[in-house]
Amino acid sequence: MDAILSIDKLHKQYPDFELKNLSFTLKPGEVMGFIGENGAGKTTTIKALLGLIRSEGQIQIFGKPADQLSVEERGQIGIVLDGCHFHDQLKIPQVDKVLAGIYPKWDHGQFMKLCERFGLPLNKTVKSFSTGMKMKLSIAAALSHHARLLILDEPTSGLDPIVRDEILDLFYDFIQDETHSILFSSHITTDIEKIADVVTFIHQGALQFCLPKDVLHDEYGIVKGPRSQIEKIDRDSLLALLPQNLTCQGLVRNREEIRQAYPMLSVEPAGLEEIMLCMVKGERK
Ligand SMILES: Nc1ncnc2c1ncn2[C@@H]1O[C@H](COP(=O)(O)OP(=O)(O)OP(=O)(O)O)[C@@H](O)[C@H]1O
Repeated sequence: MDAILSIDKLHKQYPDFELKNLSFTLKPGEVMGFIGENGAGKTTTIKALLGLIRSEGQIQIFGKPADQLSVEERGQIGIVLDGCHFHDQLKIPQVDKVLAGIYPKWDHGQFMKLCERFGLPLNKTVKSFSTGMKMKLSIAAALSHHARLLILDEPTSGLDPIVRDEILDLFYDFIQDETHSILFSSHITTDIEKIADVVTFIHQGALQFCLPKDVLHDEYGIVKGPRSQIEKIDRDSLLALLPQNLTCQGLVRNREEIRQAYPMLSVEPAGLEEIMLCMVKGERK
């Protein structure tokens, strides 16, 4: 199956930050959760792959170099970036008109339906919208031009759990067409756990892993116990070690094997938050 999005050795240098030759592939029908600590380089990656900043490396979208996409192909990318990018003085009917002029396949009916579903007022300017309302407007727009690929930078931040859940349902509906894909950056690991098929984790501009969520869920584990015991785990299995008061927490890639080999240690499944915490704050093995 051809990738809908692939990046190969994506590199960007800022004075105090380097995106270090990032490579990953997103297939049709997949949702990729893109995670990393503040400043890890998620927005930089997204901006680079949308051509909003200069970068080095290969970026292919719909099987073509990203800078060679036609207007129609560009219109098949739905984008939600951090913050709201609509003019403050516009009201929803005007936003509708502006976007109809930009996207060849703009769907007025779908946009109005989503605005109504999100409870967005038609008679108020964007300026008066709350953070959550602005985010809902951006999401309604991204879902209203028959996109095949959604690129979403923190689309659920600023939203309450009920609206987040509703939006995740919309993304879930979007992905039911197996030619559609989503790249979804977020700090809200529970959202990623709910919706992602694949998790890509970057730390300080470098790729740590790009793995199916099921592998993380079924195989990774958190080991708790005295440091002296955890340090005996072989280097191939133990990915990171996080001292905690008198005990220690270790991240392992093969939970069941470790459970059998070290019956005196507590070994539990690892959530995404624990994985991130161990890999960012822990000692790397
Ligand atoms: N235009 C710029 N000039 C210089 N440095 C920049 C620029 N844009 C981003 N950076 C730096 O690049 C690094 C990565 O920033 P980026 O916004 O990609 O991180 P992030 O993972 O999206 O973080 P967050 O989760 O906080 O949004 C940061 O250290 C930031 O200061």
